[in-house]
Amino acid sequence: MALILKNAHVVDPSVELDGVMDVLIEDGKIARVAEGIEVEGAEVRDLSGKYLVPGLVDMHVHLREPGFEHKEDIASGTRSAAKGGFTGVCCMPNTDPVTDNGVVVGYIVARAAQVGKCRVYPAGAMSKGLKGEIISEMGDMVAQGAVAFTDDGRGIQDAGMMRRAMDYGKMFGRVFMSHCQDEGLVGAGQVNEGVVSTRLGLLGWPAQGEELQIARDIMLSELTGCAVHIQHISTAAGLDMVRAAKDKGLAVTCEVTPHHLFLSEDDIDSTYNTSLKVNPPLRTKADCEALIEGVKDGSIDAVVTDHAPHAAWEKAHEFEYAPFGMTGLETSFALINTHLVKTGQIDYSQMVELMAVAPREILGLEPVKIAEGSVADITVFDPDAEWVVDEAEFVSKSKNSGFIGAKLVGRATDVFVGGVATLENGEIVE
Ligand SMILES: NC(=O)N[C@@H](CC(=O)O)C(=O)O
Ligand SMILES: [Zn+2]
Ligand SMILES: [Zn+2]
Repeated sequence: MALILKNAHVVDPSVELDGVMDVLIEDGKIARVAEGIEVEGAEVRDLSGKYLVPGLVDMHVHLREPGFEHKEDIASGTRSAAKGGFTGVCCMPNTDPVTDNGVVVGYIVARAAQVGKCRVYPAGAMSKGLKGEIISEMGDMVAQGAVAFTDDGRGIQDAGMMRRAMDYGKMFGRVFMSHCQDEGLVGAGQVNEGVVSTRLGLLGWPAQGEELQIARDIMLSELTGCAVHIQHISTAAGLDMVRAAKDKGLAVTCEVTPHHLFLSEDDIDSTYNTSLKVNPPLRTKADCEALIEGVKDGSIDAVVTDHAPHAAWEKAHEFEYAPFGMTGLETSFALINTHLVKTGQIDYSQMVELMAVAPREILGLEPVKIAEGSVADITVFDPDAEWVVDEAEFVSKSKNSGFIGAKLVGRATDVFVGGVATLENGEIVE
């Protein structure tokens, strides 16, 4: 059936759209974008005052299935994504069993098709068991639908092994996403190494522990010709290395999380809130400012959440023993809207680049455009909705957000995946 989305402010930089317009959806695709569309018998939804953009994609999410369903599963994680305004997520392979072969990738794809509230693009491990020793079954995983390779949660420690994985894997034309952490240097580091680690008496996780591998992987991208994407970048100097790589014309991209943009080590105080324990750690205010500059000038390609759910009982430990990670799917858009768009630092075109266009490009997915013929993956949001982050409202199974209590502006109201509504007036469509 035909559906007309009326009077929304449509923003899509990939087709230079920025104005109030109607969008006609037929058979899961966008059939027309114009003013004043009328079609006999079509369902009409008035979206006056809302924005309509290409469906947001979060290219760094932990859905935890198979293996850690007490933290999250494909059903709950994709519902959390829909609630946050996403039409697709790329899920990380640190599952149990590890997503390092075609059978596990095939399981995730099949399960997502059954219970998913958004598209799920699995990332396969680079190494078997995330051990950094033996190359995973990359071709097998690509055949089953893997869109990228990463050992996220860890990084391959040996440069020669990383080089071989890239040399082998590049024939599949998929991006290598790198979690940059030199384990020798980082050791049991808990928080950014500096004043705060000293004051709180916690082991330091130095910036250089990340930057060493950013430098290494940029060099390996140059050596092998393999595309590299730096995950959850957190330091000013690391970002400068990515800038230099881009200036050189290398196939290097990077992503940042809202928590590395808007929270710093200073937020970890004597309450030792374990939700603020993340990998890489929250850095200095100066790093946050440098990362925001990177978002503004385009040297950071994508905003991701690194949605890393953990059960309350797992986080309810001494800081040292709590696992790393915070959730993010349900606050990401609103945080970017509140802190970057509403403050005039970026506009909605840039936001769409960061949260919809670039993630698809980096993962080699079919582009989504608000234009005739495109698949109708669409996010609609109210740019002015005011709300307070309340853990009781989270759809995710886990509540380990670092933003509980934050006053935010902007919320997804409607989401369509292939023309089918997954979120309507802010409620998940069952
Ligand atoms: N980011 C985190 O703090 N944790 C992630 C792992 C990861 O993204 O490296 C997790 O799987 O919990
Ligand atoms: Zn990681
Ligand atoms: Zn991660």
